[in-house]
Amino acid sequence: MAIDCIINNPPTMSSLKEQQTSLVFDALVLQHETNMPQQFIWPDHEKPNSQKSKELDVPTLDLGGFLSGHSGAVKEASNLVREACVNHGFFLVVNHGVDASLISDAQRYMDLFFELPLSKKQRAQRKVGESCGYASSFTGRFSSKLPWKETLSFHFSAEENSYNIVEEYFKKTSEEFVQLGKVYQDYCHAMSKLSLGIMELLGISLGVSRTHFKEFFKDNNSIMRLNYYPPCQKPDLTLGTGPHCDPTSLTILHQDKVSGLEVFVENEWRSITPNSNAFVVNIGDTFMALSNGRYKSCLHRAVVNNKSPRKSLAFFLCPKRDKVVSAPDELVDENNPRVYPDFTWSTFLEFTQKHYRADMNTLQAFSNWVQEKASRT
Ligand SMILES: C=C1C[C@]23C[C@H]1CC[C@H]2[C@]1(C)CCC[C@@](C)(C(=O)O)[C@H]1[C@@H]3C(=O)O
Ligand SMILES: O=C(O)CCC(=O)C(=O)O
Ligand SMILES: [Fe+2]
Repeated sequence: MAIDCIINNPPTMSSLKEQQTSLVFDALVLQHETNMPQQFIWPDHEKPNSQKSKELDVPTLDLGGFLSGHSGAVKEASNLVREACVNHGFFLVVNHGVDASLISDAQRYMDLFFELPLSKKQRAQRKVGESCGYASSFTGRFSSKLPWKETLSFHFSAEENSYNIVEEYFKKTSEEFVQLGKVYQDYCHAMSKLSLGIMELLGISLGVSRTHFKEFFKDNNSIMRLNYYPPCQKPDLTLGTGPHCDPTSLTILHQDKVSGLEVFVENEWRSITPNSNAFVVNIGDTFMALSNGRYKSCLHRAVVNNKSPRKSLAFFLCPKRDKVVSAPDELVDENNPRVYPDFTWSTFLEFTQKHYRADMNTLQAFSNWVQEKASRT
């Protein structure tokens, strides 16, 4: 897999500047374009195959059953997540307790924001090296393999939980969007609460205490990402989100009615069918490190289509910035030595934003980078 590693060939300011001026991804225009700009065309070995991917039968966790505390339900839930996380790191969560109208508002309000004129969206423009704000296909950040999507990302702090953090990204766009900030603040609060319930179960399934990971993430400083994939006239030439493993700890994703999420399992791309009553949950690199490599952070991507826009709400659970990520001692012994160096999420996040384009090798590349830096000091 080619690695857009800015370390080796750091872009000169003029090339970045040039990119920022020469190519702007205006979805309202490009979605009708049959002549695909070269930068959006992915290499043959990464292009989506034209025939529809086979569906993946994803284990489904009934979270309400687990939270009821009934011992049979707890054991069943623990076995289900352990098997899923050892295999491909993906499972569905139903009976999750998140208000259905909050989810539909969060989905619906994405249209309100992304259907704005580009000039308005760019008032919340994400700056190179930062992980929040509006981005249209990351022109100015990447020079090739541009994703066919627009994104709006913002930080959520479980400790502060004051919605003006989220609101600032919307208020920049327009005063009328203050209400959107409230909806996404409430949505992130619900995701944070759901994450902690899942962390209890992951702790049990790994044989550490029920509270270990829940405590570690209770003051999480997470990332909320709104993904908007416009229709594409040549969907087999590009990707909405390229093949990657999430560098974060846990991802809680809500697909709308349009399919597109695919996971690389047993050497083939398998699709996850949208289910509006379920969240798709996957282990990220940081939790793979916390599990000392027992649970897998797996390769996945998003494909686009030529008929309708696709939206996904992705909540990326992240520990507070400077907490040390280190597997608990219960998961380390002579047969299971520590697999990864200790690190902080803030260092790993900066690595993905400034030095390395997250892909299938992100955690290994980061570990090498950390060890190489340590050997120089
Ligand atoms: C920490 C993060 C970086 C990305 C957003 C979160 C978790 C997933 C990462 C990402 C989606 C992986 C694929 C490449 C990426 C550039 C993207 O397509 O958005 C990644 C995100 C990012 O760097 O903004
Ligand atoms: O949009 C999707 O279904 C997947 C997006 C994704 O993997 C991500 O944003 O990390
Ligand atoms: Fe992802």
